[in-house]
Amino acid sequence: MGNSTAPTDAQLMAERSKFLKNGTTVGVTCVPFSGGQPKGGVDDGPVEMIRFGILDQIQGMGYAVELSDNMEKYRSMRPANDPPVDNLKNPRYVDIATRRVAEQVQAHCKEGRIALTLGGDHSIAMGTLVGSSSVYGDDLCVIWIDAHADINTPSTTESGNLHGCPLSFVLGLSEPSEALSNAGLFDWIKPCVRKDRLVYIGLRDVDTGEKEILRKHGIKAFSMHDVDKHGIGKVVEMALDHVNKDRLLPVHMSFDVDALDPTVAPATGTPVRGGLTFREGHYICEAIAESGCLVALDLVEVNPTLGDPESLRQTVAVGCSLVRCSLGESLL
Ligand SMILES: NC(=[NH2+])NCCC[C@H](N)C(=O)O
Ligand SMILES: [Mn+2]
Ligand SMILES: [Mn+2]
Repeated sequence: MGNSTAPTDAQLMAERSKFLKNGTTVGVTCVPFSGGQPKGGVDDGPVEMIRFGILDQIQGMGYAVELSDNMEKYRSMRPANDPPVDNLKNPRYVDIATRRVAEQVQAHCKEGRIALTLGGDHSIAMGTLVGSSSVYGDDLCVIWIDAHADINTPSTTESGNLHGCPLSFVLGLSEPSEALSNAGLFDWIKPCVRKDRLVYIGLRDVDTGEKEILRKHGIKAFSMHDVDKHGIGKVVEMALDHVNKDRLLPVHMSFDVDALDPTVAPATGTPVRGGLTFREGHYICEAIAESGCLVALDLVEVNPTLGDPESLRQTVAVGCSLVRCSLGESLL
C-alpha cells in the first residue's frame, strides 16, 4: 500500500485521454482505389461518403478536419501494363497506391491527428498500417473488424486479390518471392505490426490457408461464433484485454464494412451472411472511442455501385455512422 508502483486511476485517466487530446484534429485520407480486387465501384466509396456529409459531420462534432489533397491522383496511378506476379493481381498498382497511402497516413499521425482513411478496398491497409506504425512503432495495436482474415500470403492466396493479403505483408509472414523482389514490389513494407498486438472481430469466412496461419502464429480472433456465445460487450473487452490490457497503447482500427451483416451493409464486394448487427458494429466503435486510444481508423469496402439506390444509401449511411461513433458521437 502507499508505495505501490501501479498507476493510480487519475494517472490512468490522464494517460488514456492522451491520444484523444492530441487527436482533436482528424486527418482524412480518401483513397478511391479498387485495384486490390476485381469489382469496380469500390473506388467511389470515399466520394459517396463525402457527399453524404461525413466531413461536415466530423466538424460538427467539434473536431478540426485536415483533408489530404489529390484524392483523384489514385485513379491515375494505374500502370498501363500490370500483369500478375506470383498470381497476385494488379501488383504494381497496389504497390504504388498503398505506398502513397502510407505517406499520407504517416503525415497525419506525425502531427498527432487521428488518421481516418476512407477506402477503397482493404488492400489499402498495407499503407495505413505502415503509416501509423512508422509513428507509433511497436506499441501499435490493430483491431481488425471483418468477415475475412485478409492474411493470405502471396503463396496462399487462391484469388490473387491483394485485398485478401494486407496483414501478411505488415506482419512479415512470408519472405518476398524472387519474382516479387525482382520486380521491386512491396519491398518498402517491413514487418511493422506485432502478432500479439493484432486481434480480429467478426470473422466467418476464413480460407483454409489463413486458418493455418492464424493457428501457427497464435493470432487472436473472435469469430461470429464467439460474438453469439459471449455477446459483443464481452468480446470487445476480451479483444482489448488481449492487445491493450491497461488501455494505454495506441489503437488502429481497420473496419471492413462487410463485417456487418449484408442486411445492414449490402453494398460491398464480398458479402457474407451471418454478420454483425447494426448495434454490434456500433458497439465496437463506441467501446474503442470510450477507450480513448484510437489513433487511426480505416473504413473500407463500401461499393456504391453494387445493388439498388437504397442499398447504396444504407451502406454509405452506416459507414459514416461507424466513423462518427468511433470518434465518440454516441458517448454521453
Ligand atoms: N477485404 C476483403 N473483403 N477481403 C476478402 C478476401 C476474400 C478471400 N479470403 C481472398 O483472399 O480472396
Ligand atoms: Mn471483408
Ligand atoms: Mn477486409
